Amino acid sequence: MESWQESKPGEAQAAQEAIHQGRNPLVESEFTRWEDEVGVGRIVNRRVIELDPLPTPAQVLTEYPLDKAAQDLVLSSREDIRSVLLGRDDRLLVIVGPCSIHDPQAAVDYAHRLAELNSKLNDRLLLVMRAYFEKPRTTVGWKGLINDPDVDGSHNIKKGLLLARRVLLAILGAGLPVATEFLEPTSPQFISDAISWGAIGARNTESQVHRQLASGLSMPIGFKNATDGDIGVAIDSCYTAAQPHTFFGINHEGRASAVQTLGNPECHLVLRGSSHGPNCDVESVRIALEQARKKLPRASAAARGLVIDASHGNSGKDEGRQAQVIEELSARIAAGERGISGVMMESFIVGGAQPTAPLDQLAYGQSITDRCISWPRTAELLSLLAQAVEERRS
Ligand SMILES: O=C[C@H](O)[C@H](O)COP(=O)(O)O
Ligand SMILES: C=C(OP(=O)(O)O)C(=O)O
Repeated sequence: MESWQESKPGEAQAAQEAIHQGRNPLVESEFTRWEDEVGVGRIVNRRVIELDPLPTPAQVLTEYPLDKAAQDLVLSSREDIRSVLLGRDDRLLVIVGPCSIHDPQAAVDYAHRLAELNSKLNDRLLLVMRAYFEKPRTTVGWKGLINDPDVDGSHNIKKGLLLARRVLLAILGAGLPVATEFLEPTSPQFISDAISWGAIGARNTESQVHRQLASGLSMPIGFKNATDGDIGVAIDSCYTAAQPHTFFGINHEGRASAVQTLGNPECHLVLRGSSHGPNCDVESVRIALEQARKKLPRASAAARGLVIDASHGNSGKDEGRQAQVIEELSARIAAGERGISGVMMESFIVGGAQPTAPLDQLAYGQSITDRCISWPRTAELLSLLAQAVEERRS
């Protein structure tokens, strides 16, 4: 067994308990001894409980590698998404799946249902499964499968990384490309080989760190409008991420590295509504594209079209309203509206959501973050979107 595979359960909890009892857990920890050796123990990491080394990206990718078929699927689907965004493929990009993955078995079950439907709809829809392993929170809350795979605050990130890869391999094995949100700046080294479309979320869209990251990612990236509805920051992101950058990152051996990137010309907007209400109406789409065209090359993905997220601020996180948004978008697409390259839906096996709880107390196939559309309703809505594309063609 590799040293990174040994877990030290409970260390962080023991440290938390020590703090509550008025003791300083740093005194006994390994890194404090190192810091004392170099004479800085009194002044650095005074609020860090533990630095527990993770496996390197190379170790994780070696443990769960993509086989040739999976690699081919990632490559061809990235190219297909690019073609849809550039208007060379008249299908509709549909990013659909749970708000977050907490139960690998339910996620793979969902993937098989979606894959079956995909075989009937893939001449009109380019289906990409949402597999979100990292959740950005408004304040605090469960941060996703990678951060806390046991959903109990034990934060076993090593386990989370390996589990996330197993889920990714299974979804690709079912024949579906995968979409995810990139949140932690170093985590893409562990999973991005399996990803065909990436998002930078509303809470990070103005972050230089995430724009730099997007500039080096190998797939199209959607920047969401900010939570207050600002579209300008997301357009700035598309512009910034298209440029080359040099920044702090890690290499495949996990070593801190100066990362130099080429720039990513495949970034585009995702309209997700805001705390002030939806922004998926005809006029909002027109204005967003007009603004993008002022700042970005006319031929770029971001100037040609955008993705509409039917969830979040566009539905007030209500799955019934989310379904209505998809119905409205279908009607507009069928009527020939241009500029909508794709849509995003939050959907799981069971509709709605349940409060976060230990895994053995959760209902199967239901979200523990945002409310999702049920599988049967999702299947109906996907058929409606496919029909809309057919009508748009004719
Ligand atoms: O998509 C998920 C949530 O909307 C996002 O993570 C924010 O969630 P929160 O406001 O419940 O923290
Ligand atoms: C967090 C998400 O979205 P947003 O960034 O739009 O809130 C999400 O899609 O899971």
